[in-house]
Amino acid sequence: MSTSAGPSTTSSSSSKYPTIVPGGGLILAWQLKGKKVLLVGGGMVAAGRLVNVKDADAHLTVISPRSGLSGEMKHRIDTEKVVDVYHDRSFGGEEDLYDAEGKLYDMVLTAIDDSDLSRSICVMARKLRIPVNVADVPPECDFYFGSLIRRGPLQVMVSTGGKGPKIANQVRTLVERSLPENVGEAISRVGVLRGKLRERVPEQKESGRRMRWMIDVCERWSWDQLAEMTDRDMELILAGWEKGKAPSYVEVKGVTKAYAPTWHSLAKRFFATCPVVGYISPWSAGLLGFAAGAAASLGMVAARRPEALR
Ligand SMILES: C[C@@]1(CC(=O)O)c2cc3[nH]c(cc4nc(cc5[nH]c(cc(n2)[C@H]1CCC(=O)O)[C@@](C)(CC(=O)O)[C@@H]5CCC(=O)O)C(CC(=O)O)=C4CCC(=O)O)c(CCC(=O)O)c3CC(=O)O
Ligand SMILES: NC(=O)C1=CN([C@@H]2O[C@H](COP(=O)(O)OP(=O)(O)OC[C@H]3O[C@@H](n4cnc5c(N)ncnc54)[C@H](O)[C@@H]3O)[C@@H](O)[C@H]2O)C=CC1
Repeated sequence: MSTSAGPSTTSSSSSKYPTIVPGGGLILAWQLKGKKVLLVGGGMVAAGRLVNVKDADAHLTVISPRSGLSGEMKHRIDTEKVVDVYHDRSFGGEEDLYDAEGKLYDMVLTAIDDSDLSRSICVMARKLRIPVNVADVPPECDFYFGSLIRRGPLQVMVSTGGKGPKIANQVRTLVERSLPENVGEAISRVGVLRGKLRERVPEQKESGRRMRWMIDVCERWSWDQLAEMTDRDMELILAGWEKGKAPSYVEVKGVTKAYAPTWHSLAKRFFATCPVVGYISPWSAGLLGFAAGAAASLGMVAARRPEALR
């Protein structure tokens, strides 16, 4: 029986479900903590890879002759000491895909200016079933890097599946400009609240209720408000759990405090720019306009004053 989805099979039931669009990559947040990554190369591209994997808490081994290290790589190795194992030499062959304990690396990255060697490292890694990325060579990549935004626990990755890396960079910049400054802090505070909720209500059978309650909190509190949520506020919010209620910001803080301007809200009003086109904030524009108008009026008054009074 054929299951192909042609136009004639588009029924009301199929429109209920997301359309499958083949040809993309699987975008994941790969947990590298406690995993071992091998990076071959020490130029500028290698330095970018280093940041990506160390941001993910990986255990990192670098193989690259010192003579070829970029300034950033030297800094990471010698000053910051974030490279766990550094070999000052060229790649030596398949044995380099095993760590000092004889275990295979969990991931291999190459960023070298030698395409034949890159190709052979890719072949070795694939034979040993280690996921590999050869910078800039799509057929030798089991996964691609993307253009990234990092705000505390928030990570956004833009991928174009290798079609337009510069466009990935441009889309990332656009998204970055539209993100409020405090979104990372809001997420961090929500993370603390979720932890406290799990301590208070650890039972698996409460999972559904826990999730609905957290959804309510996130919908009732703005990101600004979540970013300012103190530990004491959290206790007051959690006190609503037994009543099946997620108290709002006003209920927790009291009306006066809720409407008093916060440092965040004032800074946003005066210094923020329109994220899309980059105009200055309407508040600052208004103030500037008012100041310009006042200055002009003063000038006119001064101009009209009789000579004797000047
Ligand atoms: C497939 C992939 C494999 C991989 O490397 O993982 C790959 C492949 C190739 N890149 C090439 C070129 C450029 N790459 C960049 C920039 C980035 N490239 C990145 C990723 C990827 N690049 C993966 C796909 C990502 C995707 O599309 O979603 C980013 C996102 C992440 C990162 O590398 O960290 C980073 C931006 C980071 C940021 O800004 O945030 C620029 C722009 C610039 O340098 O300013 C140019 C010049 C402009 C241009 O060529 O378009 C070439 C041609 C080489 C040639 O012509 O010789 C190839 C090979 C080919 O296309 O065949
Ligand atoms: N995906 C991306 O965003 C980009 C990727 N690339 C590609 O990435 C690769 C590296 O680029 P860069 O860092 O600019 O190169 P680079 O020329 O600055 O650095 C090459 C590095 O590889 C090391 N190396 C060379 N042979 C080695 C060996 N046998 N064993 C160990 N280390 C060795 C050198 O010591 C040096 O540190 C190039 O192939 C380039 O085409 C370049 C630009 C952007």
